Parts: sequence; C-alpha cells; structure tokens
Amino acid sequence: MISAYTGTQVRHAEEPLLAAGLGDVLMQRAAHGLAVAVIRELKARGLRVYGSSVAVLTGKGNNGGDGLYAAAFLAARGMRTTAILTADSAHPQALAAFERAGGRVRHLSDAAPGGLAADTARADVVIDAVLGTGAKGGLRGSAAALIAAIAEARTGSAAPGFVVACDLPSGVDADTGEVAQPVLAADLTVTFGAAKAGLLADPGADFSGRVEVVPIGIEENFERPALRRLDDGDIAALLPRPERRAHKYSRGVLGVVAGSADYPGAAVLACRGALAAGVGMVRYLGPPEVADLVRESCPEVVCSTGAAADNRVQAWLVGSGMGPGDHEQLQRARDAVESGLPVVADAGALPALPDALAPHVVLTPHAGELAALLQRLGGDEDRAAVEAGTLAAVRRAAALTGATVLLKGATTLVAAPAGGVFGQSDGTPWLATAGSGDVLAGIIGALLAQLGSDVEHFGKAGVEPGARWAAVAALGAALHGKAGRAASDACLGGPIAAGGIADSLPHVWGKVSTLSNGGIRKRNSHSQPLR
Ligand SMILES: NC(=O)C1=CN([C@@H]2O[C@H](COP(=O)(O)OP(=O)(O)OC[C@H]3O[C@@H](n4cnc5c(N)ncnc54)[C@H](O)[C@@H]3O)[C@@H](O)[C@H]2O)[C@@H](O)CC1
Ligand SMILES: Nc1ncnc2c1ncn2[C@@H]1O[C@H](COP(=O)(O)OP(=O)(O)O)[C@@H](O)[C@H]1O
Ligand SMILES: [K+]
Repeated sequence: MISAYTGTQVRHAEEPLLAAGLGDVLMQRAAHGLAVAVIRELKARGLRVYGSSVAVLTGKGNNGGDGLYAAAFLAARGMRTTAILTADSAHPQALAAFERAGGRVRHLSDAAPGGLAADTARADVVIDAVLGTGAKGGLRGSAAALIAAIAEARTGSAAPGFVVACDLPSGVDADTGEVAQPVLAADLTVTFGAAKAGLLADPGADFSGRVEVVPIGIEENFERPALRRLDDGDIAALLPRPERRAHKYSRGVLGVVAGSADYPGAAVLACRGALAAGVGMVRYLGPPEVADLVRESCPEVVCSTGAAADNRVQAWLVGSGMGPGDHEQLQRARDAVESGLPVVADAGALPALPDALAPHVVLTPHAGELAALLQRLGGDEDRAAVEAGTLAAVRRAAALTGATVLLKGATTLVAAPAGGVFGQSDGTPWLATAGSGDVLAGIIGALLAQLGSDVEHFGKAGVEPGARWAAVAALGAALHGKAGRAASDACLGGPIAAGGIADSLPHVWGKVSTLSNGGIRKRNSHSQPLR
C-alpha cells in the first residue's frame, strides 16, 4: 500500500526530530536522497554525471535548503551547478555549502529574466526547489514569471534535459493537489518522508511525473494517511478466489439494471465487465429489446423480469446507459438501493437516488456527474471546479451523501464517507472511450457480489472496516486501469475500445494474482500438488 499524507501531517511527524535538534540531519538526508535520484535518472537516460549541468531554482525556505544541499552533492560529483535564488534570501548553511562546493550563484533580482530562463531551460537537469510544504498559495511576481518562461522554453523546443521537483512541484498544493499556475511540470518528483497526497490526486499528478519517496527517519511518526493507493501486492491480496467447493451462487450473483432503448450497449458492456471479473452469475433486468441484445452478446447472462425484490442476488449494478425517462428501470434502481445489499450506482441512477445513502452504495460519477450531484446537495461547483480540486470534491460528496463515492478520471479517487480516500492511477488515456465506465461499473459490481459479505478479507489486507467498500471500488478501478493498459499494450500502445478492457481483464487478473504470497502455485485454489 502506498500511503500519502498532507503537508501538515508531515510537519507533525518531523516535530519530535526537530525538537531533538535533528533539523539539519533531516535536511541532509532529504538532499542526499534528491542528489542520488538525480544521478540515477541521468544514468538511466544515458547521460554522464561528470560535466553535465544542473540548475537549481531556490526559494527562501527549507525547500530551497534541500535543493542547495543537493546541488552541493552534485557539484562534488563533478556536475556544473548553478543556483538561481528567486527570493531575497536563501537557507544560509545550505547556500554556504553550495558555494564551498564550487557552485555558481545567480540572483533573479539581478538578471534579465528572459536570458535566465533560456539558460536554465538548457540545463541537463533543472531542480525546482522554490516552494515546498510551507507554501502559501502559488508562485508570485518575478519567480512566477521565471518559472512560466522556463516552462514555455521547455515546451517550445525539444528540451534535452529533465525537471526534478524537490518534495513537490512549486505551485502544487501538498494537501489537495490543487494547482496555482504557473507550475513547472516535473519528470520526477523526489518527495521526503512520505508521498504528499497532492502528488497523487489530479490536477497535481499532472505535474508530478514519477514520484519517488526518500525516507528521512520520520516514517514511524505517521498516523492515518490522507490518501492510499493499492499496489500490486494489495490487489493480489484482495482479489477474490473461489473455494474448492464453490458453486455459482456461493461465488456471488450480480443483478444488473442497466441499458435502455437509447443505450442498449451499456447493458452489454456492464455485463461483459462483470463476467470478466469473476462473478458466479449475472442476472440482467431491463427492457425486452435490451435483454435480447444482452443474450445475444453474452449468452452467459440470465435475463430476468419483474421487480428487483423478486430476484435473488448478492449485489446490484444500477444506472449505466439509463436516462431520466426510464421510469421502470429507475424504480428498480431505487429498490435495489432500498434492499440493503451492496450497490454500484452509475450514470443515470445518480440523479434518481435519495440524497442520504450508506457506505455500501458506491456511486461512480465522472467530474460532470459529480458536479451535478454536489449542486443538487446545495453546492455551487461546476465541472471545472471539480476537476480543479478532485480530492476535496470527492470527499465532500461522500460526506454529504453517506455513500462511497468514486470519481472517475486519469486518477480515480474513491472516498469513504468515514474519511479514508484511495487514489488509483493504473490506466492509460486510451481508457477515455465511450462505454469504458460501463465496464468499470460491471467490474465493481462483480467484486461487490463476491466480496461484499467478507469483512475479514479486508482486515487481512490492512483495510479497516469503515473503508472496505472504498477498497472494493479502488480494486475495481485498479483492475479496470490495468486491463485497459494491457489491452493497449497488446496493440503496441494503440487505441482500445471498451469491450477490449473486459477481454483483457482475466489475463491481468491471473498475472497479478501470482504476486500473492505463495506465488504461482497459489494462483488458483484448485492447482494443488497431488498428495
Ligand atoms: N522541516 C524539516 O525539518 C524538513 C523540511 N524539509 C523541506 O522543507 C520544506 C518545507 O520548508 P518550509 O517550511 O521552510 O517551507 P518552504 O520551503 O515551502 O517555503 C516557505 C518559505 O517560502 C515563503 N513562501 C510561502 N509561500 C510563498 C509563496 N507563495 N511565494 C513566495 N514565497 C512563499 C514563506 O514565507 C517561507 O519563508 C519541505 O517541502 C521540504 O522540502 C526537508 O528538508 C526535510 C526536513
Ligand atoms: N485520461 C484518462 N486516463 C486514464 N483513464 C481515464 C482517463 N479518462 C477517463 N479514464 C477512465 O475511463 C473511464 C471513463 O468512464 P466514463 O466517463 O463513465 O465513460 P462512459 O460513460 O463513456 O462509459 C473511467 O474509468 C475513467 O477513470
Ligand atoms: K519544490
């Protein structure tokens, strides 16, 4: 599990060490980790360390101190180092160490910004150490103009070098991932003590590049993370596995209330997602012409009639491909929510459900649908506001509705009403294709049907009871993202259609499940050695 924290949590974790007079030790550890990461990245790109150039942009706080100490290490390794001091002061000891190591200092206040930006953009490595967790808002004044000019110079030409953010890209809010432009997009963010939540949520993640965490000795002092990400080991541990004596009903039946005359394909794609995600059986309820298409496309699906209450299932999927005029389907969706069973509620069901829900109801809006939901509950966020502050918006929706809320996007966030948030970023932009969300709803529905009643399962994987519905939804988002990526990889990085996500899921599932302790022999409960 990757755990991320707010800047305030990181500062609290540092406090005991600062009180013990270890502030400079922490900074040296951070700076050394940053320098090592820069050297590793240079080598990975086939560049020599000795003689390569590095420009470090510094502010007046400790973030600038980290950057200057790191540049001093790099100067000692033979790099040509320049520090551009963007503020009227700099961390005094770090600046002295940098100068002792032979680094060159330039002051933003003394230079023509255009020339300085052009020189900086040409460096093999640019380190952004202007603002860290102590930032109040974004870059201002001449520092903002310099960063904007460097960003522009780097986009205009095929910039040869790479950008490394020290702790976080300046202008990205460590707690929320909100972005105050201008921000210099990093290829690599080297962050200290723990990942910051804002690096793993959009839009901050757009600017963070790859994120590496440098341990600095504060790791024991953290409490509850602000955001968690399931890694492959967690996914392997959480995947349901059929018992040896399993039958289709014990493995879980998913009821699907989806599709309409206008969008019949959504029902098919939701069923295909569910079938690929290990469910024992899918029961479809919907208009006869949609049911015909479902039968034709997925003969495995059992099509039923009647009300939701007449059909025995372990979980429901409602809403994909439904509109406000689909009264009978919407009534089934409301009944499914009333049943008390786990429900994934997508698309057309979102505006039709009661305002007050429960954690076992997983809502799956995209940004536009989340804005509409928040507006209905008294907020004034539009789609752009949700996209500018995804973490805050998804938390607010979960708190207001009492449901688990999954916000779809490049990073998919899942908020539990009790407070925990998961953030998955396993996919590819090729997933932004019509019907992709229907497949996701099918996958989550299948997981709810299989795992919904198994509370202990989550405890074993380190997920507390209050966050287990969010963990199921995050597991679904992770599988969906990985399946989309695998489908695209199979076409050498080419485009995918939504059905391809479902098609590649079983293979992705099998591959990731081999990572569980015990390895490949534990992959299936029936592949036991003969006794
Ligand atoms: N506290 C510690 O012991 C450690 C801190 N570390 C580093 O220290 C950073 C936090 O340091 P600080 O608390 O000094 O904060 P920052 O270095 O983020 O910057 C704060 C300074 O910048 C000014 N400032 C704030 N917002 C500004 C804005 N929008 N425009 C211009 N100036 C602004 C403030 O007045 C303050 O002087 C972390 O991100 C990390 O890089 C690491 O060295 C590890 C140890
Ligand atoms: N840029 C992106 N990168 C990765 N995944 C994305 C991106 N954009 C969208 N997705 C994913 O694709 C799916 C789109 O779902 P949705 O918006 O409901 O589409 P539809 O309604 O057409 O099915 C979601 O799972 C979302 O997380
Ligand atoms: K920074």
